[in-house]
Amino acid sequence: MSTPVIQTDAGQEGWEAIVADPAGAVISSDFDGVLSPLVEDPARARPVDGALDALARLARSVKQVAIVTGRPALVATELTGVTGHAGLGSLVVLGHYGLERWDASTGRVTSEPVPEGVAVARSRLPGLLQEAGLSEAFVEDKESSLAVHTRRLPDPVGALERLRTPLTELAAATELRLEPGNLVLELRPPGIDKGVALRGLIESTAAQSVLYAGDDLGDLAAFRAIDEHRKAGLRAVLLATRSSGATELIEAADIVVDDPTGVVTVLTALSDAIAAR
Ligand SMILES: O=P(O)(O)OC[C@H]1O[C@H](O[C@H]2O[C@H](CO)[C@@H](O)[C@H](O)[C@H]2O)[C@H](O)[C@@H](O)[C@@H]1O
Repeated sequence: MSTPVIQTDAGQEGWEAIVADPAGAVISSDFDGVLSPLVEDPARARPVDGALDALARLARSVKQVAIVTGRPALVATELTGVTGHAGLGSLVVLGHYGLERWDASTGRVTSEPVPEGVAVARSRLPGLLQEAGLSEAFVEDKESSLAVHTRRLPDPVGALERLRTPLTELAAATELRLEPGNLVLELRPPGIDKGVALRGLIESTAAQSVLYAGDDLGDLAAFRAIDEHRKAGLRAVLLATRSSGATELIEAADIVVDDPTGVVTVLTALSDAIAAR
């Protein structure tokens, strides 16, 4: 399989560094929109064919493979089906934007405490949605955070805009942070994001190189954290899918693919290149 189109010199250097020294590399990916296509019902998201096998093949030679997601870690492990998947015995899932960590080697989750503001926001949310005339919006209660989805409403974009101000106010009142995503606005604890998660992963593994794949606004923090580490010598590949149409992320990427199937193609090309070195 041929090398994908790498649009930047930094990305090319990152690719070559991973291939030359896979034992120093971390391969990390978001779930929704990257390993799984976006679907109407979040409970029905599943990885595309070949995604887990592509990660498992890389896991044979790299330092660490990780999934970094806004989903709770155990929800992500269930939806991805990674538990017991051949070759993924050392996988790490950083859930809730890094608030939680699941290790395949132990099957255990470690977690930070949930701030009280989440319970307050949970109790106020139904009234807020009713006042906005959007009681039908789907609230995904993730225990440590609350995601308000508009994908299944008649005017998803208009509904999202109507909710932005009241949810921003609710976030401020409950000392939470409002995270925008693809037809979703999420109230989540402050002090965590995928940038913090990536920094922790890079530092704890002493990674020399990293590939990170994302699709949505929440992945920008990961891209920025990796960019900062690049200044200190880290080699990296930033891979984006067009699933969420997040222009800023797509423009910052070294490799852009249309969808999760494209991600599988890139990951497979990377392990082919490692095997051929
Ligand atoms: O950063 P992520 O791990 O990608 O989390 C972002 C949100 O992902 C999920 O929502 C997105 O995927 C859903 C299933 O395909 C889709 O219905 C929704 O419109 C997308 O925004 C997840 O359900 C949310 O909790 C995350 O905030």
